[in-house]
Amino acid sequence: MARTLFDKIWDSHVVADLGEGWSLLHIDRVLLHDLSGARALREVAERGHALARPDLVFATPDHAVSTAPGRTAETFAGGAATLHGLRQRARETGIRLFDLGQPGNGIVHVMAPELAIVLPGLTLVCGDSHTCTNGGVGALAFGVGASELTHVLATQTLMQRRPRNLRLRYEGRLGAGVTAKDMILAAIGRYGTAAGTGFAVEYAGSAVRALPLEARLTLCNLSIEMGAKMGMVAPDDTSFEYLAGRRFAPRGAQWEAALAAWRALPSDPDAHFDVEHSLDASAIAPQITWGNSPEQVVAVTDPVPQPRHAGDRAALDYMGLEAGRPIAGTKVDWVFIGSCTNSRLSDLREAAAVLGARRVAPGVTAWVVPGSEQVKRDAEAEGLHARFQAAGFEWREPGCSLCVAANGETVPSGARCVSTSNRNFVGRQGTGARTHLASPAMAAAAALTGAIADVRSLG
Ligand SMILES: CC(C)[C@H](C(=O)O)[C@@H](O)C(=O)O
Ligand code: SF4
Repeated sequence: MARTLFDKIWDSHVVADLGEGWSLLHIDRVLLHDLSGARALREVAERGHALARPDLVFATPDHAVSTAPGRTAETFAGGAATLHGLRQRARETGIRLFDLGQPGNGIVHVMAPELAIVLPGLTLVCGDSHTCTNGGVGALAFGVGASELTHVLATQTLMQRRPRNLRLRYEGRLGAGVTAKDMILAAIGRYGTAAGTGFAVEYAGSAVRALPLEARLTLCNLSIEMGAKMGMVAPDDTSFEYLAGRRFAPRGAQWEAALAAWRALPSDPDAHFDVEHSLDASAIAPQITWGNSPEQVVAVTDPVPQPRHAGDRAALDYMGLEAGRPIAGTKVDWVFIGSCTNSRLSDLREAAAVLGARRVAPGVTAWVVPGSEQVKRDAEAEGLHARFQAAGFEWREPGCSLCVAANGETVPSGARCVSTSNRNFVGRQGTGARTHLASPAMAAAAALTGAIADVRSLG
């Protein structure tokens, strides 16, 4: 029977059929971050279990660490005990920990593809909702809760209910200045934050095939913002070229064998999807959110929409926006380029390309927080840090930082921030902070003009 990419990965990982749609799955890789990961390791130890496969577990501190230049574990005092706990458990259990300052350290969903910890056809979990990012290489990757993570660490298996298949196609060519971030924000704007609930989403179509690997990670990153725990892109030569030679990628004959298996993964031409959506990629303009949900999003050329219900009115009020006025031109106080959505080398290159020789507008605080130690080193090797600094940006150490403000770094109350992250909830970047989600190019345009601006009009 014809099967989807999702079906193939799921079916090959079923250890036991538990009935009523539930299966016990084998889990190939486990990622741990400082918050949920440290807690899960402690829980496993307290219950007297050993880790089933410490060699398949990879940890990195990212959420509760300072990103100030020269930071140590102690710079953010609130995260120090957690990090020390993670270090100790890593030593005791023998799992790999990529510590601050080491290659491999970084936001968990940035370092996993970067090191080829995640590979096509694998199952991967992490106690973090944006684990779906990793589906961009053609893996089945999803976030799990605390008790599920403990179960995986102790058994290398997990009970899951089989989701249904949803395919989202993007056909046509993206316009200049339009990115994967705009593609996924446009979809969430059109279909809503519940559209993917209960589904594994496959992103497909000519515009997705044309995306570089890092852009596919951005696309999959916001799957959870559409309600889907899992988002994926079928592996192809773009994926294989990206993964080849990376630290944990197979080599030699194993690489050849893996390639043969990976080439059989894409959905069969006549595979059945329970729901199908299609978007015209050429019609997508740069997107910017206006409210407190990722579905509250417009094209930057549009006005702030009229409220349709009390939730919209509350969002307009919180965001300090007036319906009917153009969103472009809205004054901005902060710009954040970072997060597991948009902090990879290609994101930083896109933002730097917009800067040219211009400077950040007076009164705007602008940060670049590279997604990983490797991204930071690569960006510095090609001089991107110098370009950002010359323009007036702060160049920082890797971590989640202003995406979630769990490390003491916050946008001040009432301040307006254009952010390349994925969540614009009330207080997400700090109490009273106002977040507008956008692409790195759009963030750079906002930094230069001191206002929400259409990157295409900057020249
Ligand atoms: C802290 C963590 C569990 C959380 C998540 O699950 O996504 C965070 O990464 C976020 O983005 O809100
Ligand atoms: S960068 Fe943001 S979204 Fe990604 S894992 Fe960190 S806190 Fe979560």
